[in-house]
Amino acid sequence: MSNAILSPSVPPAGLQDPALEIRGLGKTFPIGGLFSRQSVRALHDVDLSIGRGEIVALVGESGSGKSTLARCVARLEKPSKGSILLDGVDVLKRDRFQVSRSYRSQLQMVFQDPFGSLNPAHRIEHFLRRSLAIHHKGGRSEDATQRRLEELMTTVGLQADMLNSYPHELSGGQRQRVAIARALAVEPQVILADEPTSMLDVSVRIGVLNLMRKLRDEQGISMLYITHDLASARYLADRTAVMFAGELVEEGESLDLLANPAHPYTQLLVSAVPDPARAGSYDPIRRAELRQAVLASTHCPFDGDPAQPCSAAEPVRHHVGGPANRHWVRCHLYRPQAGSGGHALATEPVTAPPAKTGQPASNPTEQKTSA
Ligand SMILES: Nc1ncnc2c1ncn2[C@@H]1O[C@H](COP(=O)(O)OP(=O)(O)OP(=O)(O)O)[C@@H](O)[C@H]1O
Repeated sequence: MSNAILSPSVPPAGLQDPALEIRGLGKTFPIGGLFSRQSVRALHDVDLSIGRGEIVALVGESGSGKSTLARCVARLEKPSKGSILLDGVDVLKRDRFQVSRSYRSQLQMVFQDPFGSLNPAHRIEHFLRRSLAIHHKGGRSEDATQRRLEELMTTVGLQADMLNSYPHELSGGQRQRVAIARALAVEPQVILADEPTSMLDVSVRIGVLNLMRKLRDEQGISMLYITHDLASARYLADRTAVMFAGELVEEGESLDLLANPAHPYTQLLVSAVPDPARAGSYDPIRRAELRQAVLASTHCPFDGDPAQPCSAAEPVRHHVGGPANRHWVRCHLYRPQAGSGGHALATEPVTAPPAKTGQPASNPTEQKTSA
C-alpha cells in the first residue's frame, strides 16, 4: 500500500508550474468575546494548486470553510498560517502589510450576490470604467476606453447599450455578468468565483457557467469555482476538491472523483446529486441520517468509533486508482483494492450517527475532524 501514499508537498502531475498555489493554509477565528480563549478552526492545512487555464471546483456543504479559503486567497481575510503563491511569488511575504495593486489586478473575486455587489446609485458603465481606471491608471484615450467597455459587455454576452442601465434594471443573471465583466476589466490571471450562480434562477445558471468556461478557453484564465452544487462542478471544472470541516479530504479530476468518490463525505455529497442511473440505490432517508451525523458530530463521524476518533492521528493522502491518477483521498478508512485499480473503504461509512453534543462538525471549536 505504501506506493499509493502521496506526499502532500508534491503537486499532482501536470501542475509543476501552477498559476495559484495554496500551501498549508490555516485560519482560526477567535470567538466568544475579548477574554475568551475559544476559537473556530475554519481552515486547517489546506494545500491546493490551480494550473494555468484550469478550472478547479471547491465543493462542500455550508460551513465547511469554502468562503474562508476564497477570502484568505483574495486577501480579504488574514490567514493564520500557510502561504499563497501567485505565479510562484509568495504574496503573503511580498505584500505583508498591504495588498498590492498588482495582486488585485492578477486575482479577482466574483461574489455570490449579484444584487448586493453593485451599488444601485451607479450606472453599469461606472463599475467597468472604475476597474479599467484602476488597472490602466488613466492611460487610455476616451475612444479606446469606450471600445474596451463595449468589448467587455460583448464578452460577457450583454448588449453595449446596457452600459447606461442601473443595476435594478437588470436581471440577476445580467448583474452577475456585469460582475464578471468588472473582474475581467483588470485582465486577471485568476478568478475566484464564490457560488456565482447560487442566487440565480436555474434557467440562467447554465449561461453563467458557459461564460466562465468560455473565458477559460479563450483567455486562459484560471478559476477557483466554489460551489455546493456537484452537478455544476462536474459540468464546469477540470478538477474538484472536496472540503470537509476546514480540510481538503479528496481531490481529483471531476469526472473521476464524482464517479468514484473515495471519502465517505464525498460519497454523501454525491448521493444527493440526482442521477437516473442510480435511481434504485438513492435513499433520501439514509442520506438525511448521514447528513445529520456529519452536522452534529464533534469528531469525524465516518470512523464510527468515538473512542478512537480520526483526530488521534491525521490521515495521510492515498492515490485512488493508482499512482498515475490525479485522484487522492485522506481517510483512515480508505483501502486500495490490490490489482484492480479500484478502491474500497475498510468499513461501512458511518455506522453510528448519534449526535454527541449538538456542536456542528462544520463549526468545529478547535477540533480535528477529517476521516
Ligand atoms: N468572521 C468569522 N468569525 C467567526 N467564525 C467564522 C467567521 N467566518 C467564518 N466563520 C466560521 O468558519 C467556518 C467556515 O465558514 P465559511 O463561511 O468559510 O463556510 P462555507 O463553506 O463557505 O459556507 P457557506 O457555503 O454557507 O458560505 C464556519 O464554522 C463559520 O461559522
